[in-house]
Amino acid sequence: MAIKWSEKAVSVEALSFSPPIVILTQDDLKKIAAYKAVEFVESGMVLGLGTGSTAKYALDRIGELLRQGKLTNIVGIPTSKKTQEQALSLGIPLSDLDRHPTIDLAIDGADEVDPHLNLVKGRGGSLLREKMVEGACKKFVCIVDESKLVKHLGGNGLALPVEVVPFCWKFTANKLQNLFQRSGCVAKLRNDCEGNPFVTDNGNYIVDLYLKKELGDSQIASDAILRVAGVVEHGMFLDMATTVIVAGERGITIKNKG
Ligand SMILES: O=C[C@H](O)[C@H](O)[C@H](O)COP(=O)(O)O
Repeated sequence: MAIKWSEKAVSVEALSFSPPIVILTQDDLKKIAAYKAVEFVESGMVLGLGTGSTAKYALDRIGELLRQGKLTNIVGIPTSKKTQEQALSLGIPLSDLDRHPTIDLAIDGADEVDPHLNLVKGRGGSLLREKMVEGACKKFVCIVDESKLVKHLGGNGLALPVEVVPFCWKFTANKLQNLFQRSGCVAKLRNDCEGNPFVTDNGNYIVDLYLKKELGDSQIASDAILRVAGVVEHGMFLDMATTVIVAGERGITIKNKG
């Protein structure tokens, strides 16, 4: 499938692969995007370390380059406990936003990417720490395989995650559902594999919003969600990614914010 980018506000660089000898899996594409992003990493940088199956490959690669001495003096700020564990196992020195309030570069995956580089994140439940870390970055490189590309955020049958406080979560979920009634919104509490409420690294719950129609103006939707008492944060990352690296069957596309 060809990757089509039509927006004028971005510059696009396409890197073609040689004709593939083997069919690339989605995991291969994630790894390709992640490794490409790590080419932006320089010694001495403070790095935001993303969460998820795509970001995991970027961490592996950073760890490898550190071991080989090709990267030195790196400090990582993890966006989840899971990433923190992985980084420690790879020997990546860690810090936090209190000690390093400005981050040179963050690398992280996404669940949806629209043509303006707006994202939906948080289907792994790490959206709050990701938004804090990636909001503090000079450069945020988002890495995805081409299945994550959408025309509009929300309304693709997949969840728009909202982190809420556990206190009276049903009340908050109802408020959120009513907010997007016109889009046929159904709000569901996310459960873990044992059927208990999924608890985030911050001790909160996730309410997933399923929309039958597009969300409409993302900024208006974002403001409306954040006004609901009980909401901590949502998974729309608007105007935050500075670069998106997309790996697809035909090659890598690098899309930069104009
Ligand atoms: O909470 C999870 C994060 O936002 C992930 O970065 C996002 O869900 C993408 O994950 P993956 O790379 O596993 O598709």
